[in-house]
Amino acid sequence: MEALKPLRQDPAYAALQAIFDSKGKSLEMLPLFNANPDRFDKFSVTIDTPKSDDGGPILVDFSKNRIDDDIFQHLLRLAESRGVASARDAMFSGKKINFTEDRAVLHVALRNRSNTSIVVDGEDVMPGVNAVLAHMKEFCHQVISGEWKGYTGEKITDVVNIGIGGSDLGPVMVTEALRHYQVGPSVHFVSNVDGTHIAEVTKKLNPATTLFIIASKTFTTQETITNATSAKQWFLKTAEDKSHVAKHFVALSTNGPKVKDFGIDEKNMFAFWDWVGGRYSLWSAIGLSIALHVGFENFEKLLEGAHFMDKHFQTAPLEKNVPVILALLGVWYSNFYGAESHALLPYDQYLHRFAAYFQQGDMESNGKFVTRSGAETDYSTGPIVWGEPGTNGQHAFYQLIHQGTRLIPCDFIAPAQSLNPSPQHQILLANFLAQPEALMRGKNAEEVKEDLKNLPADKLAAILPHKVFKGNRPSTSIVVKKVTPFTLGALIAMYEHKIFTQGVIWDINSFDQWGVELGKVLAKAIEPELTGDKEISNHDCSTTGLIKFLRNHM
Ligand SMILES: O=P(O)(O)OC[C@H]1O[C@](O)(CO)[C@@H](O)[C@@H]1O
Repeated sequence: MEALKPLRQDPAYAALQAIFDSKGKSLEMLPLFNANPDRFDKFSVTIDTPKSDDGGPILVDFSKNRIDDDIFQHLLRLAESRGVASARDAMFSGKKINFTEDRAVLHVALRNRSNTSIVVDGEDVMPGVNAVLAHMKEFCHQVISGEWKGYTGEKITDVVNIGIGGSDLGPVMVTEALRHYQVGPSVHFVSNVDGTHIAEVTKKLNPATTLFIIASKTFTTQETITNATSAKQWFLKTAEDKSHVAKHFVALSTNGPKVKDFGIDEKNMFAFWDWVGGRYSLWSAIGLSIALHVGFENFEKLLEGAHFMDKHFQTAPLEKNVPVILALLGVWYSNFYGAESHALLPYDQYLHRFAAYFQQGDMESNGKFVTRSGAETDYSTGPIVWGEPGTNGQHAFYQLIHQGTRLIPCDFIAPAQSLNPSPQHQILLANFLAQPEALMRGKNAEEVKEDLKNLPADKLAAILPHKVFKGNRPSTSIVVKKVTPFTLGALIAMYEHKIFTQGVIWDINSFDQWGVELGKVLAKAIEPELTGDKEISNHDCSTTGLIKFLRNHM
């Protein structure tokens, strides 16, 4: 990837700063809408998906953002100036852009349905990708058909995925999102190194009909290995004979030797590679729980949807390129308006883990304070990502979005058609439309006065300021026809590439995660100190006080 000027010295950034100072900070959206009835046409993109999928077109309406034509053009210039296109090409061609770990970043190869060769270290990765997919396909067929039998000869009815972070969040989010498409066993997830998690999950299960998937890229993650060991003990308490483990435990990992040490037969291991980042791994063997739940064909459709979005990202001109547009809007709010967070608000119950998934996707990728050259940034990078499905969020935190003191750009996401048609859907969609409109329009004092015209003057004066909505709060609305595996794949890839684009603009490495290491190391040191009465001397007095309290009360 090319060396970049420090962001603030980039002329395209400096030009945006000047525009922000002169008009951006006081730009009001409502007059822009009033002045231009074509604003929706100008600032929206419809992506037509292939007819072979019934997921239909994807509409991204970004007209309710604090931009005009001039600002939009300058934002696009920033993307050009930061070399987004060449960085993107470097990623897709297998360059080792994750330089702190000396790794290529090739989750796009996992869903490369065109099967064009992608070379890393002189080797085409596609034959390996296809071989693992074939292994997954065969295994899914065996389990779903009942050909794969547990140690008592019974069919597998339940799958438990034991993993954490990227080895958990993607499979959880997607199996929830595609629950409607279930054809295989029920899937459960154990991630937390809190014994309660595995205890509550296994409580309802029969060892004879349960398959455990141990999902860990490194196969050294403390939480996962501890939970996997407990799962094996739970299983053997009933199954007794260790040879039965082979029928009930499979591994998803890049670390063959560790998988073997754990006692899982290598033929029951589904491989992936160091060029698959944990938080980008649901497309790899890590997606096995998804494929078992919804069938391998639906898993392939998920990959196809993501590949479709990859092509869009690679070929659409910047001004129509949805991941690039979303990224630029985020930069506009983070770096110029000082927005600290970004809300993801799906109006679809199936997408209830979507924001949780992208908390890791975005925050582990772009929560960085040094540039690629190691200099400290003098600008904000990754936003705090959060959200809950609508309309639950409306009754929880929307008050703050509407009338709080912070600027919170929001993405509203909804399907035109529900997978469970009901009278509720029209109400849900009405809310999906009303919230962005309310955020943008607000309600001024004159309008409030009109509403309250029958109140006595003193009462009106007391209540009026509380009923004013300042409006001008930005949002982007994303509509899919319905949530199919294909459209879900496309939506996920869209956000992945948004995150990538922002990382390029901020000149950070979006693909390492050193920030999670320090806490892990300290936890290893503290764990033995929690028992016994050895003097504790190597911590601050707060940590020492806490350890002592816990020692007395554990
Ligand atoms: O798959 P593994 O190696 O168990 O790692 C789990 C997770 O831990 C992290 O390394 C840190 O949270 C993530 O990036 C990763 O998804």
